[in-house]
Amino acid sequence: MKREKQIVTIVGAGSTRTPALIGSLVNYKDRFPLKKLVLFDIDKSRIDAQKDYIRLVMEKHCPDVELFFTDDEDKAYIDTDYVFCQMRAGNFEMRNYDEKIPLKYGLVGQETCGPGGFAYGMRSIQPMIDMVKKIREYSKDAWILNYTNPAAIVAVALDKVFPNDKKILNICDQPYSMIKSFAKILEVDMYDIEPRYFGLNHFGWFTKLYQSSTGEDLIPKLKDYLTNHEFKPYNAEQRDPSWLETYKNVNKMMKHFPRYLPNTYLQYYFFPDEIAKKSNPEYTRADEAKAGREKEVLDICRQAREQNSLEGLPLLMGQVHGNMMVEVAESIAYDLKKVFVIMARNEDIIPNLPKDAMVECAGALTENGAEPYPYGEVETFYKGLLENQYAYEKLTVEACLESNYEKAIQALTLNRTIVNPNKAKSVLDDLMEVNSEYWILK
Ligand SMILES: NC(=O)c1ccc[n+]([C@@H]2O[C@H](COP(=O)([O-])OP(=O)(O)OC[C@H]3O[C@@H](n4cnc5c(N)ncnc54)[C@H](O)[C@@H]3O)[C@@H](O)[C@H]2O)c1
Ligand SMILES: O=P(O)(O)OC[C@H]1O[C@H](O[C@H]2[C@H](O)[C@@H](O)[C@@H](O)O[C@@H]2CO)[C@H](O)[C@@H](O)[C@@H]1O
Ligand SMILES: [Mn+2]
Repeated sequence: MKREKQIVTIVGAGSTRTPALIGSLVNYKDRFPLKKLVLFDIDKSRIDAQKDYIRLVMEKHCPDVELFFTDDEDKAYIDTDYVFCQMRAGNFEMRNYDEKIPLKYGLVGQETCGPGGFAYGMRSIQPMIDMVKKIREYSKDAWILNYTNPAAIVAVALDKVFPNDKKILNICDQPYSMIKSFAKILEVDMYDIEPRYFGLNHFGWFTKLYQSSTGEDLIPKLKDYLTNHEFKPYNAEQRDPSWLETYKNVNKMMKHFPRYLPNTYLQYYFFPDEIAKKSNPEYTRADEAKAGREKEVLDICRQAREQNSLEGLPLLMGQVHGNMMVEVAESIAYDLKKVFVIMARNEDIIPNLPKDAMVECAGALTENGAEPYPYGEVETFYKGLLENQYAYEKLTVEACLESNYEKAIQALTLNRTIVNPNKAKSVLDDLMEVNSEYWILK
């Protein structure tokens, strides 16, 4: 059956992940055909840097698709069907502070976890609320597929502000990326694996990995492998050193807690002191990503602009970020009911956790959006961890929406990477100073 063509708007299109996302759209052009692609970013210079490369790629592979670049939010969402959102409020300049300021206090310096994730969450909430309002002015029925981090905090905030909007889906590509890595280890097709998972975003565990073709749960085999071998991502050869270290820590976490397979991000909550001590306060992941992905992509785009052709240049191809986003949209658009790890309001998915938590779990994506699979009660250890982390998330959102300093200190003290209220205060005061353009607390 011929598939209806879609209009897609990318928000935060100046991200250097965009060319690879375009690569995924090209790759999937028959499965998720486009009528129009809108690339929107508030920073025109970020779009301009990549515009010619993107235009040339689209002209070559999808010449019938209308392409529209804009920095005007009133033009970005007109009659759109899918919004792929990947904005970073404050860009890499602010990511740099998120990662480096906590290290001054011996705390984890990470963009989505700990004090850095808190500061980033506080920056993301308001622009994300503004974005949803703007989208609904122009496209009442558009699906909003959100990647913007910290997705855990953004998801709670959007659910609080827009509780009845059924077309907002928050997603993370880390479970997808881990499944891809598991599949490589087990020598099976990643699309033949159907996961079961519970937790919060960047704070969860795989409990089952069913092989659809045989019905076998592959978790025992994988646990056996990870007991004896270092865990490496599927694309270890292309990964920066900090990511390889992150994957290795899954082996360490499993030594202590072998029950389930942990998401890599749990390393920051189980080993905060070791990780902070090992970090270089002068060179964090932001520097690594800038020197790696950002430089590589911007160099290719500059060459395309200078020669006005793609000659000698690669088609940047999304392996995870882009592929997952397009597969998610495809499953919704054509009611494919494919199973992903998604975020959803808990209600009764995990009956012994708060109903209003935005849990991460397996679910089918249908034309009505996510249909999360009920998980059941979680055991005491996990319940304790999750309630604590959710209390941190909820207080962060409240601190932001109410400009409430006391709630911010409470949130940071609850965060397992901080714990000490004196440290919470010191790091909060520093973060507040550099973020004054984005958020204030009283
Ligand atoms: N959920 C996930 O698993 C996942 C995976 C990868 C990336 N991400 C997130 O995707 C986003 C992009 O990451 P990046 O490292 O490529 O970022 P980046 O800093 O390279 O690019 C982000 C872009 O967003 C733009 N922007 C900022 N505020 C905006 C607004 N209000 N409206 C429109 N555009 C705006 C910036 O100008 C910039 O060009 C981040 O939030 C990142 O954390 C999430
Ligand atoms: O440090 P970065 O900017 O390279 O990546 C941070 C993100 O990491 C996870 O996602 C992906 C990433 O998008 C992709 O490019 C690739 O490197 O694989 C990662 C997953 O292994 C994470 O899920 C995101 O939330 C982070 O933003
Ligand atoms: Mn993520």
